[in-house]
Amino acid sequence: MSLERRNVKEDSTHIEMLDGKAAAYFYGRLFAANPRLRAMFPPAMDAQRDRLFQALTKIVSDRDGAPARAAYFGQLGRDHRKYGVRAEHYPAVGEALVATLRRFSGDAWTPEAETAWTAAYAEAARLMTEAAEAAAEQGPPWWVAEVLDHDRRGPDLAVLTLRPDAPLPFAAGQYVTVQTARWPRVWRPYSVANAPRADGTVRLHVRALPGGWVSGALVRHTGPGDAVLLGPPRGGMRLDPDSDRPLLLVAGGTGLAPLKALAEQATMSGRPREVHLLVGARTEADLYDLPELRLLEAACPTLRVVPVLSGPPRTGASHGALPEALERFGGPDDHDVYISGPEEMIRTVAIALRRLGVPPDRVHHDLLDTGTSATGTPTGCPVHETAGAAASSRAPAGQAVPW
Ligand SMILES: NC(=O)C1=CN([C@@H]2O[C@H](COP(=O)(O)OP(=O)(O)OC[C@H]3O[C@@H](n4cnc5c(N)ncnc54)[C@H](O)[C@@H]3O)[C@@H](O)[C@H]2O)C=CC1
Repeated sequence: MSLERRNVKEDSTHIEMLDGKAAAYFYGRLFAANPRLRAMFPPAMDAQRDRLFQALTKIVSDRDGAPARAAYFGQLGRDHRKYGVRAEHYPAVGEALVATLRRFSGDAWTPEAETAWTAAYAEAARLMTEAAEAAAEQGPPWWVAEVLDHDRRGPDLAVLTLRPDAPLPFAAGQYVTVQTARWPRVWRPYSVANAPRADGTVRLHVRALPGGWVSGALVRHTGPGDAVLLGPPRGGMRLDPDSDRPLLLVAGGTGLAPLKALAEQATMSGRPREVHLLVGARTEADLYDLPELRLLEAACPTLRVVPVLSGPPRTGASHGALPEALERFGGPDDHDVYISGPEEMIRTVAIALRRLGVPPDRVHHDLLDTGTSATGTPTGCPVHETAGAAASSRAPAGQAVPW
């Protein structure tokens, strides 16, 4: 480890112990010196502190070396395009950052530390700027999409069909971020619930969360003819094109969205794969997409859809928790497995799969984007592009709001 990086790492230990005062100071100073930057941020700044410190941690992280930092800050730079961030904004942020560290590091702040932090920030800013410039040559920072259909499937759940104003290239299993007119500058990730279609439309499964700004707006205050913004597709929870193993897809709630896209792709391709889709829900009423899944099943001889109810039993549905249903499924060890749903469910299902002898490299889920493995241990992988999807309530590392 270089002297410079050791210096920033020692300081970061100090930073982690600070409360929200440092973040408040950072943003106060940034906006006081550069009032126009305030317009890039959402009205409420509550979530900013965690994201700022997450990014700071990545600046000092040496565990995975330069390639991991390049991947993280490259993705961050690409994501920041949709906020209107440009190269000339970076020095202002760097100045506010160093001023904050100087103010809050006490005696630990030395001229060497300042040099080290300045160099580390410059590296991060360069990686972000270069990645943003490269991405600008490939596509727009966002797409405007018209809502074609808004299908309310429950008091807090809607399936939206959107038509982007220009082709939106994505792979089954990926997610997009969404902004609504009601909440300017607030982006939330949702998985695309279909494989790419000839008409270019995308579907989203949205559950309105208590206090959820974007999810509430999409479920309750959006209708046909409205427009939303979509950020560039992201995430690596895709099918392995070289694998012809059968697929086991384990979905909980609206975590169904990316797995339905994978099921469509796997069964509709020229070389259809055998697919078992376990759909976990509490009650029959929560099986919000079952009629469509049955239609898909009828059209695809290699697809089998198995509802698994954790609440009251129902005819034609398996009963119990998803890990128990896996035990009954029998022999998933020769499958490629994809899991999507609440974080705790992903963890318990991943543990059950390990018990059943499924090799970990055949198990794909979306927790790696948040830097946590399914068994709760840190993965050390800041932006893991081989297993990424999105959740209505969780934003993958460092990509929801600027800085
Ligand atoms: N909307 C989207 O595009 C996507 C959403 N997600 C995530 O999927 C989740 C869906 O939430 P809800 O629809 O409210 O689902 P939910 O909380 O109602 O759970 C649905 C089902 O998942 C299973 N489950 C839940 N917790 C479990 C646990 N601890 N152990 C075992 N099984 C469990 C049960 O079968 C339950 O009936 C959210 O966390 C969301 O962030 C993930 C990917 C995409």
